[in-house]
Amino acid sequence: MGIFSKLKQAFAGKDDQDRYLSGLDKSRRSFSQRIRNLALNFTGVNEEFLEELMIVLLEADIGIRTAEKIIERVETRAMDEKLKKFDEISECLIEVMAEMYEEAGTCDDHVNENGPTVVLMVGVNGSGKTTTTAKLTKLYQEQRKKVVLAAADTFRAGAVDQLAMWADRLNVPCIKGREGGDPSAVLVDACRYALEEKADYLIGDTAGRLQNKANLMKELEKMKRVVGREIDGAPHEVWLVIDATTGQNGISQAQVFLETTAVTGIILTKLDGTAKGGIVFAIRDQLGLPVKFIGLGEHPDDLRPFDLQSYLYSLCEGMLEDHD
Ligand SMILES: Nc1nc2c(ncn2[C@@H]2O[C@H](COP(=O)(O)OP(=O)(O)OP(=O)(O)O)[C@@H](O)[C@H]2O)c(=O)[nH]1
Repeated sequence: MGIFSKLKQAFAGKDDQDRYLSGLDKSRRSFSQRIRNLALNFTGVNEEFLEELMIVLLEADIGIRTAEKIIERVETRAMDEKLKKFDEISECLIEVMAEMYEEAGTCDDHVNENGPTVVLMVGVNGSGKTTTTAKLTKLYQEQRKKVVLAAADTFRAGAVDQLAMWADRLNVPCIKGREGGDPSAVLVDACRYALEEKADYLIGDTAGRLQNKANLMKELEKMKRVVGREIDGAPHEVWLVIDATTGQNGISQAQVFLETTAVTGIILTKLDGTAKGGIVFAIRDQLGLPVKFIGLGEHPDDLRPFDLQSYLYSLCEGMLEDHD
């Protein structure tokens, strides 16, 4: 059975089919269509074809480094296995993309078995941190977990109110400080509250100032230090939120965070708002971190755990037209 059929079969058994398909609609239309257009002038895996394929990969924001590796492998495999038909090359392309993502390794969740799991949300302003914190809360609530929120973005006017409003809607407690106050103090209060209430998760929404790397580092380090003092092993997760629509620029900004603090996973938001869904590969390769969750829309339940098979199927479905 070819990889298309395998993906289709696996996808049929997944829970989030509609969300994945609609969230990746723009990317699918663009990527699959462009790949299929390559069939029009296809005469074999030659220099011209590989150049055109490279352009399609770059247009999908896969990133130059990853795109070059993909091209190299597709070329080698096509030669070794004497692939001649366009469909065979398409299958080979998907196979290589899947392998490249998987080879980068997986990363286990870090769950605190002895008390609240502390998650810090970091990332630049506007990347979707606050909304994602709310969506994550909803996801954990669906798993019957008890969540406490900490509005540790005391820097941006309105951020505390924004999170508090979500907390109200979702009916979870939200520990707040005053605007301009010390975010670490908010986190300490929140840790104590979460322990007292025997919460399963404490999610801290932090500020995303990037103007000064040294300050950002100092602030993040302080936050990590104080939560570690309150709860063993905290923070258990530090998730970096990246806006998919910002492309390579978003990845460069993300790199600044990686240089300042130990991040354990990526949350990629607004994937529904871009046709360049290949950014998942660039992130995996350039940042060396797994994508944990993806944002596929503005509704509270549009944050889904990242699943490679669902993602690949939803990105490439148009290429399968002639397959069952
Ligand atoms: N379409 C879409 N919109 C999203 C997604 N995630 C977040 N947004 C929107 O992005 C905008 C910014 O989100 P916020 O959560 O306010 O961003 P933020 O990072 O908290 O911003 P700061 O508080 O300034 O750091 C909001 O309008 C959200 O509704 C997503 O997955 N898809």
